Amino acid sequence: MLKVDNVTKVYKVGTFGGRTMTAVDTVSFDVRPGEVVSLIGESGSGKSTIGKMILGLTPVTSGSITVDGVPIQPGKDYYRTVQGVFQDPFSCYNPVFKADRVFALIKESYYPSVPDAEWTERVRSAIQDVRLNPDEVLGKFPHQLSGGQLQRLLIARALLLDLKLLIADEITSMLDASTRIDVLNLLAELKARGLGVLYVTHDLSLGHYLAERTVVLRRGTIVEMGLTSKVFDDPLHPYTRQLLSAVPRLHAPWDDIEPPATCLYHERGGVGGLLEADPGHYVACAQLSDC
Ligand SMILES: Nc1ncnc2c1ncn2[C@@H]1O[C@H](COP(=O)(O)OP(=O)(O)OP(=O)(O)O)[C@@H](O)[C@H]1O
Repeated sequence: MLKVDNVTKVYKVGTFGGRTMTAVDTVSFDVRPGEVVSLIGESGSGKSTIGKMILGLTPVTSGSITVDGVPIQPGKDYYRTVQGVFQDPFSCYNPVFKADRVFALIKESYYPSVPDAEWTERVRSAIQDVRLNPDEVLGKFPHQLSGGQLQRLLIARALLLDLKLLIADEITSMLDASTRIDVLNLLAELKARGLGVLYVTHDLSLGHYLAERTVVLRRGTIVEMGLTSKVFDDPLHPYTRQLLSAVPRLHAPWDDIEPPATCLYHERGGVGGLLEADPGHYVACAQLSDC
């Protein structure tokens, strides 16, 4: 369904955009229907940039992104099937609109011909699907709702569209532990309905809990990807190993990875910079500084 093919993103930075910065470098992966793929990597590795490109919020510099074989075309038809939910739910709402107005806007934009009574029923059902009581949330402004309630309303909003793909970018990082599990379980239900989810996170345990496949990003490039069980149980790249064993190390800087003297994968080649080490388990050259 979603195919990210050799995608690169170069930002213009510096005064008057005189310099460039490659945030994402020839990245390829896909997300299939009914599958959660988690995109993990440290801060600044390019995860959100990938999410934004898929959502059409920032243009791709080179490469292509397609959904069901069609190049993305940001617009009403695209956003009917592809939506994003972000870290800070408060920023996704207009503070002067009550929740019911938010849902009315979806009807105006996407389903103007649906009768009002039917729409009301659909909205109430979507809100109940995310385990909220419509009578308790619909008449409220965003500041009268909790972060967890707002996050669930965003998911309910997505459920009202004919959604195929959800980009969930750090959606649980502002939630407490029990609400976090609720939201994760909601995502699991979405996937059971056939939705594809790209779950962007730097919380490895959450990615492990939810995702069939994991993509590990480092400085804009994929260093390892494959079945979550393979990546977590048999990490091949030193960076993945470092991520998985990350515990607070006050004395050692994060970038202190010892490249191995010889690279197991480099000499053996590989497609797109990644070698298929096991079926469906890809790894980049481990000689980090040289490749
Ligand atoms: N609009 C922009 N203009 C210039 N540089 C940007 C822009 N957006 C992001 N960057 C840079 O691109 C790199 C990747 O940023 P991105 O937000 O995609 O990383 P991330 O992995 O999502 O990080 P985090 O986990 O902290 O959200 C960073 O170095 C960031 O400073």
